[in-house]
Amino acid sequence: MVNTTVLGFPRMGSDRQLKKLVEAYWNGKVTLPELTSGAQKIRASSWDQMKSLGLDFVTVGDFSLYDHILDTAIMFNVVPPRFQEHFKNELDIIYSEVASNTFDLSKWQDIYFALARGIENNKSTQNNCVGEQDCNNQKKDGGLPSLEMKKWFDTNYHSLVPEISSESDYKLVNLSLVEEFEHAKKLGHNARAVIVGPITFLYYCKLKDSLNEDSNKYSHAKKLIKVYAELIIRLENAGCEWIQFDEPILSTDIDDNIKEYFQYFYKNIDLELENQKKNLGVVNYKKKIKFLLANYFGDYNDILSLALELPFDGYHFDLVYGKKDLSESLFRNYSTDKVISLGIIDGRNIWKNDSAESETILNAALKYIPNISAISGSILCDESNPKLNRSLDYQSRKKLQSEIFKLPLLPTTSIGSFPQTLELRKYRQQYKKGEITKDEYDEFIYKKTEQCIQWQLDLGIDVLVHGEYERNDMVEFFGENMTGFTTTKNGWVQSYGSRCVKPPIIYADVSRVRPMTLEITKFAQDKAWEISNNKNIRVKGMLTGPVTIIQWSFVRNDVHISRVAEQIAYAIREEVLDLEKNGIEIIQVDEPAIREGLPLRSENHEVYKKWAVNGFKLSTSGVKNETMIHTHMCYSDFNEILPLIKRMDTDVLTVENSKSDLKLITENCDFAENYHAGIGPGIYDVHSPIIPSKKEIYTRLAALLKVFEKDALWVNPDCGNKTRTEEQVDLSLKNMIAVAKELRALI
Ligand code: MET
Ligand SMILES: [Zn+2]
Repeated sequence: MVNTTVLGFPRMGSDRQLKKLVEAYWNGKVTLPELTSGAQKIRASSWDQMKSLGLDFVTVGDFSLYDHILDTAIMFNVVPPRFQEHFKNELDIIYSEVASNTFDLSKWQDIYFALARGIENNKSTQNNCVGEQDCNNQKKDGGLPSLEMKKWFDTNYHSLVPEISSESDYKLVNLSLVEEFEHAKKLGHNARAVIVGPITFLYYCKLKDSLNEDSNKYSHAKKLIKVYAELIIRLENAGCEWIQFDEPILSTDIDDNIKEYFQYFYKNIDLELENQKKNLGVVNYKKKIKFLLANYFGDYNDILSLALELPFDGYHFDLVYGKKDLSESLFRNYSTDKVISLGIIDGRNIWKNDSAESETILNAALKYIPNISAISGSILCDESNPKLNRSLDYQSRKKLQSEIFKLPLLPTTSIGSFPQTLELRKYRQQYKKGEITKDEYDEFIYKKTEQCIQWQLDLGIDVLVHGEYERNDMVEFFGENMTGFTTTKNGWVQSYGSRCVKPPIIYADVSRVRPMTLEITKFAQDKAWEISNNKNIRVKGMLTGPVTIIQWSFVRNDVHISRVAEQIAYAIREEVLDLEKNGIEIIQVDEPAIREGLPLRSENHEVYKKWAVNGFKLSTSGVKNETMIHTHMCYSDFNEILPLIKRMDTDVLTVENSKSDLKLITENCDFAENYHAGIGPGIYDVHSPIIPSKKEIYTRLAALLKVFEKDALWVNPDCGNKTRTEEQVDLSLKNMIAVAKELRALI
C-alpha cells in the first residue's frame, strides 16, 4: 500500500501569523494564554491543510515557537548553568511538579525565550563566572547572552546551539510534543510525531566542559537514551503509532565516533524502552510504536548498510538531494517488512513538481538518476583566466593601498546596514502600496543616508558606509534590479526565531540592466567629503556576492548552478567597475552565505568551491590594485573554510564571530596563523540588544592582537546594524571606536 505524507510542514504560516503572534507576546501585547491558543490555532490550520490536500498522515513536533533544536533542549532539561541560576526559583517549582508527574508547559515559556534571546542587564550574574570561558560568556555588565546560533545544515535557517557538559542533568521536563499529539488526535488526525534524533541533536550542541576536557559530545547519546525512551513511552501511551527520528546528520561526512554512537543509540533504544516499561509494571512491555529514520538533504552513502541493520521500521530517502541512494544497494537489500519513504518532491524550492518524473522514480525506484553536476564551459572553471585574478598579489596591493588610504592602525568600520527604523519601514510600505510617490520615498531615503553620514562622522569612524536604507533585504534588492528574478508575496522562509525572509526566484538568465547602487553610494561619498571637507574620508560601496544571491534565492534548476553564478558575477562586476569609475575606492562584496553553500559531503566540495570562489573573483577582480576589496561572512567555522577564503584573495575580510566568543579565531589558531590579509573579526554581537561594554571590547581586541598582526586588524561589529535601534547602534559604536582609539595609542 502506498501512503502520502510530508516530513514536516512550514511553521510560520503563509502570512507569517506565527511571527506576529510571538512578537506580540514579546511586546506584551498578547498574554501567555493567547500565545498558547494562537499557536494551537496555527498548528490546527496546518493539519487541516495537510488533510485537505489528501495526505494520509499529519505531522506533530515540526512546529515550534522559536526553534526545534531549542524545543528539544528544553524538553530534556538542557538549560545552561547561567540560566539555571537566573531562573532558579521557577525551575525549582517546575522540577518539583515534574517529580509529581505534573507538566505545566506555560511555566517554561519565559525561560524558553530567554535562552533564545538572552536577558538584558542582569545584575545578579555579576562576578559570578568561573574560568575565563565563563567570564566571556557572562557579559558581566550586560545581562545573559542567548544561546549561539548555527546554520541548519546547508540551509539559511539558523538553529540554536544548546550547551551541554558532563554535568548536564538530562530529564524529561516538558511534554509539549505529547500535548501536540493529543491535540491532533482530538481533532481526528492521524499524526506521526517528529523528533530531532539524538545524533543530530548532539551535532548542534556545544560541549562546555570545564571538568572533562577530553569528553566527547556524542557520548552523551548514552545518557540521552533514557530520556528519549521516557518520551517515546508517553507518546505510545497517548496512542501515537509512528515516530520520525530526524537525523539529517547522516547526509554529512560522518566519522567513526559519530557512527559508533548512532549505532549505539538505535541498537539499544528498544531494550531501554522494555526495561522502563517493566519498571513501570507494564505487563505487555514489547514495543508497539514504530520508528521511521528520516535522513534528508542528501544520501546515506556509506552509512546505509549500517542503518539498514538497525531496528527501524521504516527509512526515509531523499531522492531529490540524495539521488545516489537510488543507485546503491537500497532496493536490493531492503527488507519487505519495512516501510520505505521516498522523498520525491523538492521541499526546498518552489518549482511545480514534475509528476511524470516522480512517477518514473516511483515505478522504477531502482533506476539510477544521473547527478547533473557538469560544471564545464563556464569561465568559472578557468582559474588562470585574467578576468578572475588581480594583477598584483595581496602584499603588493597592500603597499599601494596604505599609501593612498592612510588609515590608522585598527581602522574602524561597520558591516554596512544601519537601523531599519519603524519610520523607514512605514515609508517603504506606503511606497509599495502607492500611497506616496517614488520621489517622496527617495527623498526620505536620501535624507536618512545624509544623516547616517553625519552620524558616522560625529562618531569618528574611519571607513563609512551609506547605511543600506534603500534595501529591505540584501538579496531581494539586487533581485529587483537585475533580469531573471521575480519575487513572491508570501513565499516566507524562517530564518531564525520569529525572523523570516522572502527569497526571490531566479527563473531565467540574469543580467544587470542599470547601475544598482551607484547613485546612492556616490551621494553618500559626496556628502561625506562635503561635510568633513576631507578627501580622505571614504564610503565603502556595498554589494552582495553571487554565492549569497544564489543561496538565498530559489534557483532555476534547468541549468547547472555555476551558470547562474557566472551570470550574476558578471552583473556584480559591472556594478563594481561603475562604483570604482565614480570614485568609490573601497568596495565590499558580502558573501555571508558562502559557508552554508558548502555541500554536506566533502567529495562534492571542489565543484562548489570552484564556482563559489571564482564567482566571487569574477565579481571583484576587475578593479585596479589600488582599490580595496572587502568581503563579509557570517555564521561560519572559519577554520574549516580557510583554504576557500584564501582563494578569494580579498584585501579585507570581516567576519561574524562574537557569538563564539572569538574562540574560532583566537584559541584554535589555524586561522590566525594562516590568514594574512586584512581581517575584522566581529568585535561584538549585533544580534543581541545588549550594548557591549568598553571593557568587553577591550578584552576581545587585546586577545585578537595577540594572534593577528596589528596592521592586519580591523575593528567592526560582527554583522549589519539593521535589526538594532539607532540608540543601541550609537552606544555600541561609541564604545567600539573609543576602545580602538585607546588601543591604537598603546600598540
Ligand atoms: C548577513 S550579512 C549582512 C551584510 C550587510 N552588508 C549588512 O550590513 O546588513
Ligand atoms: Zn553578516
